[in-house]
Amino acid sequence: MDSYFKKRYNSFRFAFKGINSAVRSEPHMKLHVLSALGVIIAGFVFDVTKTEWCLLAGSIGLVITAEIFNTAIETLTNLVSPQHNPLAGKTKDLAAGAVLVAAITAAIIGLVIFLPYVIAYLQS
Ligand SMILES: Nc1ncnc2c1ncn2[C@@H]1O[C@H](COP(=O)(O)OP(=O)(O)OP(=O)(O)O)[C@@H](O)[C@H]1O
Repeated sequence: MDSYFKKRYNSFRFAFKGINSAVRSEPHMKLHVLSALGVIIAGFVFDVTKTEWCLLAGSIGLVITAEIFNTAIETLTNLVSPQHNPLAGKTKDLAAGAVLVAAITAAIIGLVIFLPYVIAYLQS
């Protein structure tokens, strides 16, 4: 039983190590984390509803998850194909495309949620 909890503890430790490594090494990841902080602050400032918090949390999670997968795919591609290879390029472009789709989705959700609050604030 002891070793069961130790294994679970280590799994969490390795997962946090992965998140930490992505935040430290990826400039885009830093940008995503900063944007997420901005969104959280804006959420408190405009006192958004519970449903809106859920949508914002989902959007933040989606983008950060996509960026971590992108980093993992880039790292593996560099390991498997350090030399130029069209398939390696295509793999990286697909992973980057997934991040872009996630980021555009999050931006649309952010606009739909915050725009009415900003307009109401400017009109008040
Ligand atoms: N081994 C390779 N073979 C062919 N094309 C590659 C290879 N490595 C990278 N490329 C091409 O160059 C682009 C940029 O590669 P890079 O390794 O800088 O990835 P990146 O997605 O820009 O990384 P980062 O997000 O860290 O800036 C890729 O999207 C891909 O089109």
